[in-house]
Amino acid sequence: MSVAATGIARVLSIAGTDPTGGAGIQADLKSIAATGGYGMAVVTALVAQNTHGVRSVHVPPVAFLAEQLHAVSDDVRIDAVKIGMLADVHVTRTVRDWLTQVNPPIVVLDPVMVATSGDRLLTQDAEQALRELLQQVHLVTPNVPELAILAGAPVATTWAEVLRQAQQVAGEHGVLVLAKGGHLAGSLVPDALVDAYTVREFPGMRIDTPNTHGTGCSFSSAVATRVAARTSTGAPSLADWADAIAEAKLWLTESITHADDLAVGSGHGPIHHFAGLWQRGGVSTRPTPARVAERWWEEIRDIRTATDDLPFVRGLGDGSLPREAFVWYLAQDALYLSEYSRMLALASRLAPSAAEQTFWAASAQGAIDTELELHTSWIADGVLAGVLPSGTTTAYLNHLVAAGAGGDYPVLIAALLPCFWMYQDVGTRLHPLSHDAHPYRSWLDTYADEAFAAATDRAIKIVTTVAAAADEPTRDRMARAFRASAGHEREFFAAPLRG
Ligand SMILES: Nc1ncnc2c1ncn2[C@@H]1O[C@H](COP(=O)(O)OP(=O)(O)O)[C@@H](O)[C@H]1O
Ligand SMILES: Cc1ncc(COP(=O)(O)OP(=O)(O)O)c(N)n1
Repeated sequence: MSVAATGIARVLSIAGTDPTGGAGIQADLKSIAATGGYGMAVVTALVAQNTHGVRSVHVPPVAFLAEQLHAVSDDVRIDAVKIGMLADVHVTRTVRDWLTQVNPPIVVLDPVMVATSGDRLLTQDAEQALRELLQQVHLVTPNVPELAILAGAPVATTWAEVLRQAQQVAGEHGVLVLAKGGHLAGSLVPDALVDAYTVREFPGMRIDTPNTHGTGCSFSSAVATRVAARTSTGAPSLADWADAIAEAKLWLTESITHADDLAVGSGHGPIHHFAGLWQRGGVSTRPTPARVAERWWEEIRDIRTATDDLPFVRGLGDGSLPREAFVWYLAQDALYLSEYSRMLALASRLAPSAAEQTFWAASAQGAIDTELELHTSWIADGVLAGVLPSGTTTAYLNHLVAAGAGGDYPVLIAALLPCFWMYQDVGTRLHPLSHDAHPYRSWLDTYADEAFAAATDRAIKIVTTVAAAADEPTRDRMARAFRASAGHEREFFAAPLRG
């Protein structure tokens, strides 16, 4: 499957390790993930290092390196390769042979030679092998000292000199060069995409921090990921490379800006690869609709238990409820339902899809038709005309009207849900107590009705699906509106016998 199909580039890092996670393959995987790719990793060398420097290097047999490389390429379509530490000439040649066989569409080489700490990560006799590897590479990303070695020139001290050396390397090896100015003195940290004829600059201001360990690894991985993401077929154009570098540099700058937020090590710490992502996306996982339903229902357990224990509910079940109390309740319910149906109609108006719009509209009609029919059969003509809403009824309706006032669909439907759910729940449990001679049989039959159960299921599904997809603050507001309505439901059942 192509990148175009998934939007996610499969990027392989071939590099050494950093057990503190700031540089090398660990930094590569974080950078690939942070910039939207799927990261894979083949280890060239195991490096005992921390934020102060390198202690020792262990290079596993190259036959095993080749096995790792082929294990990946035999199975996975690789959209881009990022190469970092190559350690020695044997590793460099093994990687070159694999590149020749597999011919990945995008190859970015960070020619890691000497860490900023001054420790060598490539033996000197491998420098020529690295130059030869450039034939298989599309973009090479040297820092100032590495560029000098590739160019066979003294280390540049000015940006103009850096650009000259980069153009020389690009011309000699037919490769694009991303020249980096991080090692130059001064407040500016320019980078440039250079080919034999052109230079595109990416200006930058130096961020005042000691925590820049692994910037080169991270930058090259991000560029490889972004260029693969924008190149679904064929080779990337120069413009694709330039756009990818601009995107990667924006991300890198943000990650360096927040490097000091981390407290990793006492030397030169890592950059904060996920600073922007965490800030904008948060770290919480979205719940499923079923989980939302489970949690909300559990969160009103106290209200449900208190409702079941109300004398009104017990009296409804065993038929001992005085008739006047029941009629008073029905009159209040009739007043409530006429306004509740308007709020259901408002939910229908605000609904984002035809399916939800239809559901709420049908529920609005159902609230008037079915419910009022039931009330008419219990309440004598004209009785309702003189009844005013009680304080409890008014409080519940005010809550619903407030929930819908701002046109906030998620909050409104969360507030509407307990009237379905709690009624259905109470009705289902009272229904078995119904019998032919039960004084409140028709009421009990209505709320244990299958059609009402189906409507309740659908309402739960709609509301919890909206909640699951919402951001955290919205989900919290929905949960609060739901619980508040549940509390009003309990009060509504309590009011007739409160006296
Ligand atoms: N202090 C800093 N502030 C802003 N950008 C930086 C800083 N240090 C490095 N960079 C950027 O990080 C990238 C890699 O930096 P550089 O130090 O040149 O390479 P390397 O990490 O390979 O030695 C470059 O884009 C450079 O501009
Ligand atoms: C295993 C490994 N690879 C590369 C480096 C050097 O990383 P780089 O991004 O060039 O960062 P600094 O040298 O600036 O830390 C490394 N240390 N380890």
